[in-house]
Amino acid sequence: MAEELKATIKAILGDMKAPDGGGDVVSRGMVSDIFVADGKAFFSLTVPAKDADKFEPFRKEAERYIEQLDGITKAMVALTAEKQAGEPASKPSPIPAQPKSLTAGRDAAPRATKPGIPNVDKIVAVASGKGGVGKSTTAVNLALGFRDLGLKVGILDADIYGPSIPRLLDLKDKKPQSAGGRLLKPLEAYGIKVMSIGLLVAEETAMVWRGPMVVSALNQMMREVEWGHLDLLVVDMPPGTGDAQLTMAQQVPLAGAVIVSTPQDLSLIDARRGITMFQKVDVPILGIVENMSYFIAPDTGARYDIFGHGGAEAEAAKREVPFLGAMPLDMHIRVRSDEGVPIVQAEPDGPHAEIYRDMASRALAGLEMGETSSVSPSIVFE
Ligand SMILES: Nc1ncnc2c1ncn2[C@@H]1O[C@H](COP(=O)(O)OP(=O)(O)OP(=O)(O)O)[C@@H](O)[C@H]1O
Repeated sequence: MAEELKATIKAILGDMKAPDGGGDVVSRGMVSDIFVADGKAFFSLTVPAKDADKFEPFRKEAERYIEQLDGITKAMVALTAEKQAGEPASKPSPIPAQPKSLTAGRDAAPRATKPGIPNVDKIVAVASGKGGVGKSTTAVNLALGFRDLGLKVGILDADIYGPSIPRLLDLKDKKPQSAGGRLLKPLEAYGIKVMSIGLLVAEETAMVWRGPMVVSALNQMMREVEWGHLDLLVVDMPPGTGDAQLTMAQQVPLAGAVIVSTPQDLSLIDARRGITMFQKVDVPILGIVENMSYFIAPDTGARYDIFGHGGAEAEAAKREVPFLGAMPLDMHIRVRSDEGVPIVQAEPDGPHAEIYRDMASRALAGLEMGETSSVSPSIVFE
């Protein structure tokens, strides 16, 4: 059934007139693998960056046609723009009317070829070179830290290999509702808007996705969710530096990335790969977080550097990227996470919440929003 549908979709695309006047998109190899599951069809169209606008109506039309097929309830087609080899890096376009704090500096160039999300000022990835280092725990607590700094925050769980944000925010059994048309209402927890790939697609299904499919789904999730105005959208990335992660780093309009590592050598080697991956695609590294950095014995208060504390800080210095801070290994953090109330929410006056807020404000400084955030941060449009 899925194979037949894929063939039909290809035939439909092959018959559609390409808006740039070239041959059809199928024979030009612009269509990624088509993935059909649960009545949903996903794929991406890789188009030259300069023609992305021209292809937008084509994308929508393709979705409309595909959604009319028996056996398909929803089509998700994403445009991905690929820079040609030798093509100059996108020039920061003259955009004098743009808000200064949101477009100035490093991220202006890479974002120019990637359409942003309406109403979402900045997208920040939280990533790790390997799994299990506490990336999701860091992502939710940082998001709450940003909230405490006065920002309007959303979190998007893009960890296809193990979406854990719904569990961490006690939203496991909730389903996002339709907001009319194609739009979905995000869920909400502790004052932040939440969407997770795990709320939409069965985990086993997403596991087998390749990079372009993840990006298709992700782009769709970012754009077809009624986020409202957000200062920051935190994206919890899948761990690792493989195909899916690279494609995401390349194609999601990221303003910056936070890398989470433990102090162990092995984790640091992977963190290094993560830094290189983002740097290669011109996404600024906002900093490294050293998680499970040390352990304070609850009975004696003695400190133990179980994994050899300090590795991430040294690595940050070596790579000339900011160090955002060290989070101890602490039972409270895990217990609160398991309860669905992250530590920043559960113990706002405790030492961990303070460290997370401190990390959030350092990351914010890296985003060049610092000057508007010192008292009661709000994004100022000039
Ligand atoms: N600083 C910490 N102290 C104690 N436990 C922690 C800390 N950080 C994370 N944990 C615990 O470690 C486990 C893994 O954390 P988490 O799910 O955030 O990692 P991850 O890197 O996102 O993993 P995955 O790669 O599986 O998505 C969880 O049980 C979490 O509660």
